[in-house]
Amino acid sequence: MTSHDHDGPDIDLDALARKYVEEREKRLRADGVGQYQSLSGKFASFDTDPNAPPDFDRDPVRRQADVVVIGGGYGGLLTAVQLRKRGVNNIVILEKGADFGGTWYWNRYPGIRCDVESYIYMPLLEETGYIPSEKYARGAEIYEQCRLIAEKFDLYRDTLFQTLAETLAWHEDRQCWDVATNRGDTIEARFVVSATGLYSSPKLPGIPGIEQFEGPSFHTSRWNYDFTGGNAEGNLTGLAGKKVGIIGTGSTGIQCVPPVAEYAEQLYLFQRTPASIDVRGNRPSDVEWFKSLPPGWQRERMMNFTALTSGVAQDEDMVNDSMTNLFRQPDATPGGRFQDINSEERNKAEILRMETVRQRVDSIVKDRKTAEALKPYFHYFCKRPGFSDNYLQVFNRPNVTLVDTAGKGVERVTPRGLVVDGQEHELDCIIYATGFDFMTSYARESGLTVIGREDTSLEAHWKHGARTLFGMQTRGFPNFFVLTLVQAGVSFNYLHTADAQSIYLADLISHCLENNFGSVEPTAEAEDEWVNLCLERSEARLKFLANCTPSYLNYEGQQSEEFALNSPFGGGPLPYFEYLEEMSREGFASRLEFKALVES
Ligand SMILES: NC(=O)C1=CN([C@@H]2O[C@H](COP(=O)(O)OP(=O)(O)OC[C@H]3O[C@@H](n4cnc5c(N)ncnc54)[C@H](OP(=O)(O)O)[C@@H]3O)[C@@H](O)[C@H]2O)C=CC1
Repeated sequence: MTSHDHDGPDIDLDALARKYVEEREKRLRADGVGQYQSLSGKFASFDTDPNAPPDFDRDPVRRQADVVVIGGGYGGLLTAVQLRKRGVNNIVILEKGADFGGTWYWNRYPGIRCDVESYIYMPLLEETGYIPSEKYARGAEIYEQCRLIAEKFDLYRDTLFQTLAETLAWHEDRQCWDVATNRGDTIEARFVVSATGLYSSPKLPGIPGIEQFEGPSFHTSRWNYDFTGGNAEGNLTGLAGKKVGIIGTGSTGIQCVPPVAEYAEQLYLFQRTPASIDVRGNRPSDVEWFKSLPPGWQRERMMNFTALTSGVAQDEDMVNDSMTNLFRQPDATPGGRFQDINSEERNKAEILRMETVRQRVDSIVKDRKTAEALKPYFHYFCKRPGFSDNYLQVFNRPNVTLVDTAGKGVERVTPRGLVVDGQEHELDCIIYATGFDFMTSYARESGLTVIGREDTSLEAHWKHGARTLFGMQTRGFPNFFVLTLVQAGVSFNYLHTADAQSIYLADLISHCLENNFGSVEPTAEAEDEWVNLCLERSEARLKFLANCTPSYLNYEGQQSEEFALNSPFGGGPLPYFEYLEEMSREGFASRLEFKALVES
């Protein structure tokens, strides 16, 4: 069978399907998600915050709050803003970093940008009047916008920085959570919102010898500018005369490789799986156009992007970029059939797109062997697609060497460098662009111990996978909300999901406060119903991912009940948003169990 009957290149689809399987099998490992190690124990030094005053100290705080929000990234910020808008002002925000920003606080590596359009990614643009400078904003700009939101909504006064929430314990008699932190704080909170982020737990590869390397080495989310010199804009003068190794070619790797290549004497990029690198097409914002947008434009644009990228045909493609392009191909959305992740149309559209991606490698990279090694052989959406107009070009530089590990990964770290296929590559510095734990274990990723109504820990309650209502609430843990993508409707634009979730939970919390409810939690029936719906609706996605190359999106190729339960809501983001809106509209009259406030 060939793709001859379609526009585009003539492809032997059977041969390609065999190649996809072959490449996938090379990468399957028995240890799956267990192959990685966290930045703790003997790797704790990797977790040092390069941006925080190391000698920070303060007296422990003891106080009462209506709401404790854990995390000062966009999820926490949006939650606090929505609560403020509803007049809920007695809030405490706990944040590990020394400022707001979350992901954008921690990730300051050179070249960092958001891969989602800034006009739909950066929230509250209409309220703050902020105009992003480019279609795809730099990390530093997004970080500054987080700080701007915090200032505008007066959140700094309520925030304890460089503070880690450690344990939460529910007290049914007092209808409150006791929140304890690593700085000895005790906060009695009626409600707790955990917004600890999607990428808050960096991981190192499971290769022996990491601690033996004698030169500097760091994870991209803790970039060591003392060593490299410069900043996220580049100017990495400290790398002059240095041999640098980067491990990882995900979204982070492809962004930090070009600036490192520009300044290092020699860059060795250690690749396990090539990324798909599509056209970026960044450009400065058209300020006149931006100022002409009518009220309500941002949510309309977010909705247009989310609908289109979840397979719901739209009359107009407002964002109009490489991501949305795939979904608006004429034969991709007939009658909305593209919604089915396993449909033939979608399969073909993805194959054709990947072929274009491979052809792009050939058109840019001059050395044939390197070009071959840089070609991805998996379905376009098996991994988060990458976009760059300067990554592939670095392989034409004489000071850049691609060390292709043919799917096996780096073997070993020695005191002097990295070993692949028995050969040692001597290095002055190793940079780990090896990603983050993602939707595996809430307890590990958040670092929190949460003890609910029956003295049960959330870790035990979710031992075999999450059990929630709308991914946000769980029975036995009253007045506790989680913002993640687990069992939630996911948009490629995470901020759209976070926006909908923060509105839901702020509506619900203010509903409880106004009506003197002491606690709220899902009914057992509602939780079961949601979990079953999640399992049922995730079947198509799991079937698709089962044939994908291993990555954090498919539990590194492992199949388990836990993976199914820790997946996003397979019904898609639009029905999910509708569920949440319906709950607010109907005054939270179903699915939840309220208890009256007890007099203290
Ligand atoms: N919005 C944005 O612009 C950005 C978003 N992000 C988000 O963060 C997510 C994570 O991205 P990222 O930080 O790149 O992490 P990823 O998990 O996507 O990539 C990790 C990389 O490390 C490689 N790796 C792991 N172990 C080894 C090993 N033993 N030897 C060699 N290579 C190894 C992986 O190879 P393999 O592929 O074989 O597993 C992969 O290339 C993204 O998917 C995205 O959602 C990140 C950056 C920018």
